[in-house]
Amino acid sequence: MLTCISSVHFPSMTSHCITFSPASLSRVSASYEDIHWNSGSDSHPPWLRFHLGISRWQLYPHCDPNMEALTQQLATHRIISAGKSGGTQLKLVMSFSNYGQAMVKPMRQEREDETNYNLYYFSDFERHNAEIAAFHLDRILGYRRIPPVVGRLVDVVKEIKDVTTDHKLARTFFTSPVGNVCFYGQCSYYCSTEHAVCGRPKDLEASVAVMLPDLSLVARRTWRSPWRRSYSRSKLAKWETDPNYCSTVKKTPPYNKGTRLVDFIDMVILDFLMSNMDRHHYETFEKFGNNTFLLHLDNGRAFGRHSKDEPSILAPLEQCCRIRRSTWLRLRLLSLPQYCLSDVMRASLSRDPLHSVAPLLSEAHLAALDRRLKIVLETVSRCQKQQEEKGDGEEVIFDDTAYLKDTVTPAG
Ligand SMILES: Nc1ncnc2c1ncn2[C@@H]1O[C@H](COP(=O)(O)OP(=O)(O)OP(=O)(O)O)[C@@H](O)[C@H]1O
Ligand SMILES: [Mn+2]
Repeated sequence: MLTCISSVHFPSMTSHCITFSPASLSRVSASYEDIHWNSGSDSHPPWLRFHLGISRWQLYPHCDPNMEALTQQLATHRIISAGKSGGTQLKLVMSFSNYGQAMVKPMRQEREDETNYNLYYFSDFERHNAEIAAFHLDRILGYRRIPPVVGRLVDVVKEIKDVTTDHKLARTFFTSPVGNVCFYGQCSYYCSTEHAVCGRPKDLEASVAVMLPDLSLVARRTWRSPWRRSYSRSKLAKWETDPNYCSTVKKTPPYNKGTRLVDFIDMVILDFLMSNMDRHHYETFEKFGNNTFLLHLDNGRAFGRHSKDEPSILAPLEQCCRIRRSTWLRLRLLSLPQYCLSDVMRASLSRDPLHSVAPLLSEAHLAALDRRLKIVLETVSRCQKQQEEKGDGEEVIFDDTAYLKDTVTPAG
């Protein structure tokens, strides 16, 4: 029986933490007045402070003093241009007058629509609310590996059509029979008149994600997921048929050293909770080498179904039987009635600007989070029992204390 107290009040999610400037910086500022060339500098726009605050361990610190300003910018700042971006489905890159940029995904389906059962995971639509909810969930899990995302009502005429420099995009605008302004853009999936996205009559809900530093400045490495699905209607992937698949992965670099395997399992847990089957790749920042966190980009296909769980997403946890201690402790905390995951998510999501239009996740999706969290914890218990019986000395709970120490920063 799941017991959540839905009236629990949580401390402000964006409450600022007391931060300390290192002594060396104070000495520098004695000769250069008040200029601090770090992520905390008030002279920098929020997006630049976000870029400067990215570390080897996380995208932004716990209790980030910049988060309020950053999300405020994404939600309200004037959009001065909009253009096509990469990827297979419709999305736009928008620019702000302070040189900041954002990745924008438009609303494609109603919040309560469940993904059609006859659609394969690789043909599913991307959902703007999934991108927003994924950011909140990733933060609540204590990962901080998804770039901040907010919801926004975009005026498709003033903020896209009138400012776009992309003529091909501009040519796809039209007015629907009921007078709504629509467009379909250019991409390989669902970019046609039949799949146009439409304003009401001009307002369109969208997710707005802060852009990571440009690839020419901060290169990223893309890694193929060892548990990638086949992306075929008929073929199975190796991990789906080989119960010993993980023993090979455990011996294969970079999964054979450091925290890479448990970092991957962290991502798997996030994906199982939000039912995202579309994690074919993940990325890391190249300059940090192999010893760094994994970016959880592209969450648009999460939260498609609340009535059914997808156990195959948990296969890596099931097959490898390993989880980092800090994640396991966090999950146990979030399963307690006082810190119930669905309650924390509801409270967190209610701070998003689009919450006033409609809750970002329906109650059915929130309830699914609690149900799935229980399944993750049960899987870990089963693993522990199996290991005890085997007695081969392999630990299910990975002691990450040594690595955690590295993540403690003055601002975090
Ligand atoms: N916030 C961001 N800042 C910078 N780049 C991003 C951001 N989010 C995503 N990207 C990049 O843009 C690419 C395309 O985005 P995304 O994966 O969401 O689109 P997609 O249409 O689902 O693509 P695909 O079909 O390849 O999965 C990503 O692979 C990633 O490298
Ligand atoms: Mn994708």
